[in-house]
Amino acid sequence: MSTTISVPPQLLLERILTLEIVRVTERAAVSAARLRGHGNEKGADQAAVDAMRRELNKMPIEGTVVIGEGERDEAPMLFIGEKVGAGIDAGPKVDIAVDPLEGTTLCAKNMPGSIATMAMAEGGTLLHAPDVYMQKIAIGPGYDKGLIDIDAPPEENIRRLAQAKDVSVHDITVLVLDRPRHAELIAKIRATGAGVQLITDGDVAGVIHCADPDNTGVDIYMGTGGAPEGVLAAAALRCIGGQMQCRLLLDTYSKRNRAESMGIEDPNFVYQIEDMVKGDCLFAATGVTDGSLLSGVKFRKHVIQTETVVMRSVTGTVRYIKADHRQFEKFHLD
Ligand SMILES: O=P(O)(O)OC[C@H]1O[C@](O)(COP(=O)(O)O)[C@@H](O)[C@@H]1O
Repeated sequence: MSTTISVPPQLLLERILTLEIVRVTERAAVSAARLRGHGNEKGADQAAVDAMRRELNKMPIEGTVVIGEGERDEAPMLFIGEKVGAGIDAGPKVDIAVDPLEGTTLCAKNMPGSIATMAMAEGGTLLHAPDVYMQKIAIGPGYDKGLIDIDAPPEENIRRLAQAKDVSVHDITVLVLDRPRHAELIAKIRATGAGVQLITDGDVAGVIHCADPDNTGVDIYMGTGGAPEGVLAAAALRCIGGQMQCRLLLDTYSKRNRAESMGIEDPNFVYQIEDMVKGDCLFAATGVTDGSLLSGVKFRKHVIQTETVVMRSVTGTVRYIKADHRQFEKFHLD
């Protein structure tokens, strides 16, 4: 899979940062994994946040968190606007999107699919979005631009996708978050004859699954999830290819006000990937619990094992990094 998006040279990130962000998600994943199955969502999230913040603050960057967590669910945060990195003049000005523990419930219950994830882009190029809900639709690479339309009925998007793939609608699988708010959407999808794959949490990985339907069996993502997760998923698709359209759900005056203060003028704007991630970007995710995208952290005798996927948009390179961490006491101490 590759991307054809061209980026002006001034918006290119130094490629050495690719490995640096792997360290960040690895540390967050290991810290959260120590609390897998403890039923303590906030504790696991806090552990991931603290580890991620520590690692980010070692990086040679002048970073601003533009996608953080906490406004919506009061989880411990790397808050929107927080400055991270080794400091002023330490390196390039970058925008950072984080979800230190994506799938807090999955981790607390030790269920498949929780990850530690982040994206980085040149300063001013990532969408500054409030922590509200976002309507999303996504497919993988290789289709004509505009094939999907967030405003078209689900039946229409499924029909168009089936036609483009030259398969029956019965062969299409739609990934949807299992939520009461999606009952009507799910009924409409099933009425077409297409299949629905439900996930209990974790729609960053959910959207990424659309990029590789031959291996994941997922053709399209539909539904409403978190806006931070939407921007992170857009960063991943910017690297691996695909199409995504999103709309923030700004259904109250205070949400619209908050969005406006972040520079969002049109509350109904439909964001394409390039509107959410304008320049070169890096994306990384490390498995916390085992999942279909990544293996979870393994605590072995004298070694901690992690698996991370890291992507760079300007080259479209996708690396899977399996790491053995031998000085594991460092995960506690630094
Ligand atoms: O659980 P809600 O409120 O429906 O929100 C959906 C969002 O929650 C998640 O499933 C998990 O998010 P958390 O890790 O913050 O719990 C996301 O992947 C998704 O975008």
